[in-house]
Amino acid sequence: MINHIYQLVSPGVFSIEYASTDLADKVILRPQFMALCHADQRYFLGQRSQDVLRKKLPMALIHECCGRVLQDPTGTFAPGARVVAIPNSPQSPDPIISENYRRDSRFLSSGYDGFMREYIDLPADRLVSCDGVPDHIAAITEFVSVTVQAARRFDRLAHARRDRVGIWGDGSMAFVLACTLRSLFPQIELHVVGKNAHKLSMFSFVGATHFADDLPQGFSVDHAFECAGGEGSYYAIDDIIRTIEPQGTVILLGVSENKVAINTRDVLEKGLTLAGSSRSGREDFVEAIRLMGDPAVQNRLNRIISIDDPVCQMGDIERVFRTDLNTPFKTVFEWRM
Ligand SMILES: NC(=O)C1=CN([C@@H]2O[C@H](COP(=O)(O)OP(=O)(O)OC[C@H]3O[C@@H](n4cnc5c(N)ncnc54)[C@H](OP(=O)(O)O)[C@@H]3O)[C@@H](O)[C@H]2O)C=CC1
Ligand SMILES: O=C(CO)[C@H](O)[C@H](O)COP(=O)(O)O
Ligand SMILES: [Zn+2]
Repeated sequence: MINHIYQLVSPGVFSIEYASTDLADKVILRPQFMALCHADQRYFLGQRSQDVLRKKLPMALIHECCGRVLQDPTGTFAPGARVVAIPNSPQSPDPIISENYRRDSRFLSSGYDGFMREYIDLPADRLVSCDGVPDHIAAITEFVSVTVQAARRFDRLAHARRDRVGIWGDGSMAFVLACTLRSLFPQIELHVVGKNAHKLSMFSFVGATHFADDLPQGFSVDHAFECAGGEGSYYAIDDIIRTIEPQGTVILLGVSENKVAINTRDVLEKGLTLAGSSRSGREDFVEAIRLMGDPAVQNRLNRIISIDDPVCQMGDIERVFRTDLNTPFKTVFEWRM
């Protein structure tokens, strides 16, 4: 079968690659709704290093998507089944290391073609049913699964005093993480620390919100999550180290192109645990879909989703990327290519 793959060839420039897709033992999926991630924008805008761009492009972007099954030779899914696609693809089993941290795992849209294609071919275990979750919300399942993975890391690493937990950042990641923590740990008092009044006003379901440059006197948290990313990571991590209680755990989620200086003296003195959390695996997707089945969670996620016009022709691809630059949270669009 000849497939159309819509690749970024250089920053801002897309072109079609015609590739033969093997129908043998893979599920064939028609992508329907997609969502943009900052990682896609960094390629589109040429914000990765020249070396990385040279190695990874041309490449189809997008790793957040849902669609319908066209055919499944394994019999796992019926034709027409609604599913979300897992971009992480482990190449070998490992009883210790999670699939999203394995050296040999491939991530579709970082070195391998992402989901901007006419058809997606994946092994059946890389798809999860999204029945019960509307399409435009199912489109961001990968993003939700990243926060489930972070919550899992937190639960494994953080000591049992979990009265107050801080989330640094007021963007999509912070918002979705707050939703996930609210569902999984309803007893925890969540404190969101951000920079933008409008964005912070969206977090109506957390314990309290604060401006990063105006934290209350004596403010402290037992544990913290960093969801600022970019240049904001440095300031967020520094604030966290200053305000967290001794032996707290810090889960780092923000991606930064540059190395970030860390006040290790205070990390040592307080006995802090710093843990990275990146991407997600099948079990995170399954849990994400379970959480997203809750109407209260759907209502919250709806608040941060902007639906752009469908993508029907090449020029529309660039349009959604440009629209997303002016969208405060998540941009979702229907894929009709
Ligand atoms: N670990 C993983 O697997 C994944 C990581 N990410 C990464 O997570 C990060 C956040 O993503 P997303 O929410 O979509 O990005 P956004 O840029 O939308 O959100 C970040 C927000 O944090 C605010 N901010 C900046 N500095 C600080 C600070 N010092 N304290 C508090 N808030 C601050 C920003 O404000 P302002 O814009 O005004 O500066 C912005 O509103 C990105 O780096 C992204 O690449 C995304 C997906 C998966
Ligand atoms: O968005 C992500 C996962 O949802 C990660 O940030 C993404 O995997 C980073 O990958 P890269 O920077 O190599 O493209
Ligand atoms: Zn992403």
